[in-house]
Amino acid sequence: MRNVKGALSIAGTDPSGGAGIQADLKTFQELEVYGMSVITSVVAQNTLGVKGIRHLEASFIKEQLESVTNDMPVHAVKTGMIANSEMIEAIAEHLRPLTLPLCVDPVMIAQSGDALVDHKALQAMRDELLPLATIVTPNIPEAAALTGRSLESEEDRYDAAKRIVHDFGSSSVVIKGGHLDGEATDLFYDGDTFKTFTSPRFDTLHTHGTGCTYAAAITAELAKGKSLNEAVSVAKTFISAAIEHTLEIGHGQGPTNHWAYQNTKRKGEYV
Ligand SMILES: Nc1ncnc2c1ncn2[C@@H]1O[C@H](COP(=O)(O)OP(=O)(O)O)[C@@H](O)[C@H]1O
Ligand SMILES: Cc1ncc(COP(=O)(O)OP(=O)(O)O)c(N)n1
Repeated sequence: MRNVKGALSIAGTDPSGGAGIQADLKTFQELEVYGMSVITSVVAQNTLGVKGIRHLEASFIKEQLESVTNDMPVHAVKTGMIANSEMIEAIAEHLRPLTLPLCVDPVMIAQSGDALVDHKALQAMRDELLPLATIVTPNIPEAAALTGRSLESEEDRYDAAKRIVHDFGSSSVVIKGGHLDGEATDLFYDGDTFKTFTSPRFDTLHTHGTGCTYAAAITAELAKGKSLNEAVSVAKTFISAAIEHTLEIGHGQGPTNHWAYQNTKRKGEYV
């Protein structure tokens, strides 16, 4: 068997291609990692919002997980949209003995404002999934929901990061700064030291799936055996290029450009 690095995304679908499983697989491929996927919910959505959701049964999610992990080379896992506590418990039960690098993207609300998970899922996320996480990647509203505290100031963000690691058990956290003003600065904490990752803020409406893409890039790099610091650094560069070189498609908040990173890397500039 060739030395192939594989990453598994456990998430919902986005037929418009910009978020969810579809964004994850594109990102894995662009970072030269073999992508695999387990679907939690089938979502009818596009750049204008969510029209409908059909959840798969937790038992069938477990069957999908067994199909992949019993056969394929999985070196890192990402969780995205997981809509309810039954799903979270089934996924955590399967992942716990595997002890694989795990990136938890605590998806709760779509950019359109549509809720993607139920309120019981939040407690299950804290109790079952965060203790297994190598890294968790909340945006500002998600970090506030997880900690039950508002994140108004920089100090609040530092406190929230410490709480997520020391109280909820995640090995590390990056609180993403897309919802802030000014530069796009993300706050990383590994239980010992803080580090910020900053890029210019690009003036664009098209940020559908930024969080999904960013977390998938972290997962791909972890699958390759990179350190947390290296993985977050690559993911930041990846998502910044994907936003800067937006495709301007869709009639609402369009997707990011998943090939911008490699295009820029290959040619020194985006052409
Ligand atoms: N307009 C923007 N310009 C540059 N980077 C951005 C912009 N919006 C978000 N980002 C970056 O994209 C990544 C995803 O963050 P964010 O959008 O906050 O997550 P989510 O999509 O989960 O809400 C982070 O690295 C963030 O700093
Ligand atoms: C299936 C699915 N998962 C996640 C999302 C969230 O994507 P988006 O709405 O663009 O928000 P961020 O990824 O930017 O947090 C989704 N819409 N669908």
